[in-house]
Amino acid sequence: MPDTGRGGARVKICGLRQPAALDAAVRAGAAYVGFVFFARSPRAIAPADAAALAAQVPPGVCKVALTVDADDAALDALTGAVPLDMLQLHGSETPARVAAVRARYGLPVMKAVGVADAPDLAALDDFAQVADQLLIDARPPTGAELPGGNGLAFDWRLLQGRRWPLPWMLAGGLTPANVAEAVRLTGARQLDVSSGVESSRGVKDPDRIRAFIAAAGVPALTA
Ligand SMILES: O=C(O)c1ccccc1N[C@@H]1O[C@H](COP(=O)(O)O)[C@@H](O)[C@H]1O
Repeated sequence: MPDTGRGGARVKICGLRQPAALDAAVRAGAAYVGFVFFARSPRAIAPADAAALAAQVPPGVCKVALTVDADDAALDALTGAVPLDMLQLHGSETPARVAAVRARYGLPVMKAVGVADAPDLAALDDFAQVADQLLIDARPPTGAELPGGNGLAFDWRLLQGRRWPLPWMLAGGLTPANVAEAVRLTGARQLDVSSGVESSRGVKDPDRIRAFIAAAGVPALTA
């Protein structure tokens, strides 16, 4: 996916379900838009509805499908129904499964890794061997219903001085108010947000989307 070349961090708005929210994200300069295909999520979207939204997305904006431990049958159906540019694996997929998904679908794969303390970072090195991108999220609390999308941040100082030989994205509890500090502490050049741009759980707020992307330093489209 080409760089938009518009400066600031590259932002992914995840969990889009409404045309107005998608439009706000694209116009504000999002580099990625995410659709959640996980039934337990309040942001879950049916493939047919995602396909309709995807048709609104201009070239150059990466359409990402978020899945959680999806098997081949589910991914076959999804990739057959929705025009996608990237798969985000947000469950307990192993490095071997990441490699297999990448080979089977010919799409870039972004693997999410949950982080709560320093030992969690080791998994990033394993996935760096097989994924196209890493997504560094907060590790969900024990017993959490969702493996992500919990609006929970981790200690960003854990990432200081750490680098990986592939693109990576920071996620977990980001908001318009804290994203600049998150970038300052981590050096992240890519950011992913869901809860922090919602007016209520699962409902995206166009004003918050615009505020987040502006706070990440991305200039809005002028036309
Ligand atoms: O958003 C969801 O509902 C979701 C469900 C299952 C796995 C991941 C999910 N979202 C991802 O979680 C992170 C952080 O989200 P938040 O900003 O803290 O709400 C982000 O990568 C989302 O794509």
